[in-house]
Amino acid sequence: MSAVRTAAAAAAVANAFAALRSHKDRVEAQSMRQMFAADPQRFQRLSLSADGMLLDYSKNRIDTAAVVALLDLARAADVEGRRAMMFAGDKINVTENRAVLHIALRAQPGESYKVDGHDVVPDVHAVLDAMSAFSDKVRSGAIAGKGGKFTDVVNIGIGGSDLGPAMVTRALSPYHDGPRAHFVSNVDGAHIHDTLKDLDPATTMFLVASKTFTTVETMTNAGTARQWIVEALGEEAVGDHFAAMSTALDKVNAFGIASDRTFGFWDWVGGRYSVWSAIGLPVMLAVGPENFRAFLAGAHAMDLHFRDAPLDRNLPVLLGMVGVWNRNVLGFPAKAVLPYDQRLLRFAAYLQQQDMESNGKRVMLDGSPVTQPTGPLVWGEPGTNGQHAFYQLLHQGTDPIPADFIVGARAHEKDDVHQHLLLANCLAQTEALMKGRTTEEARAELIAEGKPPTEADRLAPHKTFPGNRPTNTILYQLLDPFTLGRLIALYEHQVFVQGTIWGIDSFDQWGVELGKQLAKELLPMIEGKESADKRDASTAGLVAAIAALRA
Ligand SMILES: O=P(O)(O)OC[C@H]1O[C@](O)(CO)[C@@H](O)[C@@H]1O
Repeated sequence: MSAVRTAAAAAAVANAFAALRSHKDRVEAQSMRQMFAADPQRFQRLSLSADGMLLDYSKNRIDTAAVVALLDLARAADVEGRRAMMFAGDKINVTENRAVLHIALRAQPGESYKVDGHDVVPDVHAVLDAMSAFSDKVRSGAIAGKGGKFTDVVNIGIGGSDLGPAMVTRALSPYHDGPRAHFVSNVDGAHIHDTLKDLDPATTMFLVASKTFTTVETMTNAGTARQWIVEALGEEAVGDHFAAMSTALDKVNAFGIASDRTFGFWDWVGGRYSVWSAIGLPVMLAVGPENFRAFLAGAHAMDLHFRDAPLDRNLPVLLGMVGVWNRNVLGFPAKAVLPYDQRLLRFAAYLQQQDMESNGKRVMLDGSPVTQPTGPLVWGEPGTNGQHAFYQLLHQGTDPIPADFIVGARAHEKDDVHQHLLLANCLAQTEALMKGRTTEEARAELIAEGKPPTEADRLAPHKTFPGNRPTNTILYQLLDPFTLGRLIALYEHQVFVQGTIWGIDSFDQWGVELGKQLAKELLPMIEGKESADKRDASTAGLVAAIAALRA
């Protein structure tokens, strides 16, 4: 089967899109408020629970007939066939000629995933076992620094080599009983300097995380860290105080990190899909191998659900297709991700790379321009903080922004006061976004508060909420390692589903290259070693202004 769409397949997708669009006017003729009033079974019809994770998509401008048309589109775009290709290790990342097998990273012993005929699962488990042994020794102090047991671990990486482990480590803080974890990503020297300021080199371990081991931010920060160790403890301490995670083992070796401190992975793991690989080592050091394996098991459970559940009972498929409806039929260009969980503070940042680096594409697999708008702008912040910042725009701004609300029924903390309030706020927001408040209702409330009718008339438009604003709610019991694994894998697969509908390569990232190339050219100009005269007038003017300000 070819990864690239044939003319017949493209026509089938175009027809399915046309059929889908025919539902728009009917659906839009009613508000969600009216739809809920007309159908007491709406929640049952438009929500889905699988293994304790509930997706409520009933608060979308959608109905069952539109969902059927969405699933027809999923079939026309061959989501099932492409899913099978991914699971079979086919090279569906066509521009890099690579398989896409992050699912193999969470495979259980005895399962088999093949790349070019080679079963990669034993390789995955060999690295996982080596990571576990290393983590156990670091956590117990059997592997120690010059000053004894490691108290702090600093992960140096960027993009997928930072966002995943940083987000997961924070999300799993109730399970954190290992050394303190720090994450340095930005090439801005402030990041590493502020991080190292309070650390003791004698008890600090650095993990250099880079798939390619060439990324300039990471290599620069690793060099600074190396110098910090050498200055404090001498050159011979480097071996004890560094470990690395990479696919480029030769480059790690050249940096001076021994092979028994190097944890490898493979080119079929995309950077933004790598938290399950050796890149997850800082997570494992923090929460221990057992919890890390529970995290993998959660993702694996979602993989099996995605692979086996029929499309209409499939969480990633439904989440993805509702997103397609909002993006391509209703035309919303953005999507907010709003976890009602403070420990998911970095979840939106993580998803930004996950979704936007994957589906921020403008050509299809064969290089022709896309026929539909692709990935939305993804952004967000935990509730309830966001409520006191940008929700004003969500409720009364001119552009509706679909949002995913994510919440656990239970908290790790014993005190229910906070969790009850958190849950009430989460539900209140989705209800308010759906129902809104009419001008008549606003006016009646003002009168009931004792405002004179003229004052009520004046204020009512400001207190009117249009409502009819789409949200999904994702509900689970508790954010434990298993559930977090499921949640992340849910989003990975929804990105896959949408990328399949749009016919794009969700697994390359050429869009980040041009800036990298130009930065390399501009560096000698910033350093004053080359003239910037040949650049465009703005860039040349800025280089000159920087030089003047630095003089
Ligand atoms: O792990 P590496 O090779 O240092 O790359 C870091 C990040 O850079 C990118 O290639 C984008 O610049 C991401 O896809 C990747 O996660």
